[in-house]
Amino acid sequence: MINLVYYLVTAAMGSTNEEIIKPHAVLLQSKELYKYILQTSVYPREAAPLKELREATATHHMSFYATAPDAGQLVALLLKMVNAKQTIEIGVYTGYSLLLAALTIPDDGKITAIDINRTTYEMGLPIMKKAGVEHKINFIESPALPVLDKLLEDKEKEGSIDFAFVDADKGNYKNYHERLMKLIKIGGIVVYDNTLWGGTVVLPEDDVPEFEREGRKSALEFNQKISADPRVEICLAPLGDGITICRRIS
Ligand SMILES: C[S@@+](CC[C@H](N)C(=O)[O-])C[C@H]1O[C@@H](n2cnc3c(N)ncnc32)[C@H](O)[C@@H]1O
Ligand SMILES: O=c1cc(-c2ccc(O)cc2)oc2c(O)c(O)ccc12
Repeated sequence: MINLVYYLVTAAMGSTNEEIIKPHAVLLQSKELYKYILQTSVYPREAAPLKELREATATHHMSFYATAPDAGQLVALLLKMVNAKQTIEIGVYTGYSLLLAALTIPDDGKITAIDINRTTYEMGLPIMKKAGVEHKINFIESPALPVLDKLLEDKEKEGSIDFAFVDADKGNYKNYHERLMKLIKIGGIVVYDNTLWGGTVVLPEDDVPEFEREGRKSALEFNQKISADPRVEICLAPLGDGITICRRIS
């Protein structure tokens, strides 16, 4: 609801896309500081197709879903640092993080992209086609868990994935993590989005609006689980809505 209110207010104010600061993307001291980061180091380096997709998504009623561009920039850096070729994307929406990965991995790289909603993926698809990266994308319209389980039926898939980005139903992050710990190779990276859930993880439950409580509970449980998991090295980076970077070490 807060996101719907934010959408209606910014739409009514006639804000341009670059002025919009999403509630879930403001964990910093001030909106000005966030704006400064976007304007000095993120937007000037954002690839043209990504900017086009971000702007095309801005008028959609769920535009707050799109991965924050500053978090996206770090994800692209990580993809490059591990030379990611085989990747998984859980939660596509219109495809900001998907296109980012598709633009970053090499031409013979592959992304298994999973979402229950093909319609929103198809909003971004013409931009992905125009960018010449569609051949790297295998979009699967399905809940993600059975797709991961199916991949794991093939023993050869174990340890075959270099990188995964998870940005779907928050209550399933723990289940995705268990599957991904088998699919990702040792040294590979998994990034989870929204792990600070708009900063609500540090608020007493009573101070959190009802509609934000489930997401907050999922984030709290997931953050504890991942912190205690010896199979990964982790970093919870306060970018966007909080992204947890995990490197599989065993
Ligand atoms: C926050 S959006 C993803 C945003 C995307 N990463 C981007 O950069 O635009 C979450 C997506 O997860 C999808 N989703 C929700 N539950 C899912 C599930 N069980 N399996 C796969 N996708 C799911 C929704 O349809 C939605 O498109
Ligand atoms: O406000 C949201 C909600 C979600 C969300 C909720 C339930 C699902 O099954 C999937 C996604 O995701 C969000 C998100 O990823 C984000 O960056 C901001 C807000 C929300």
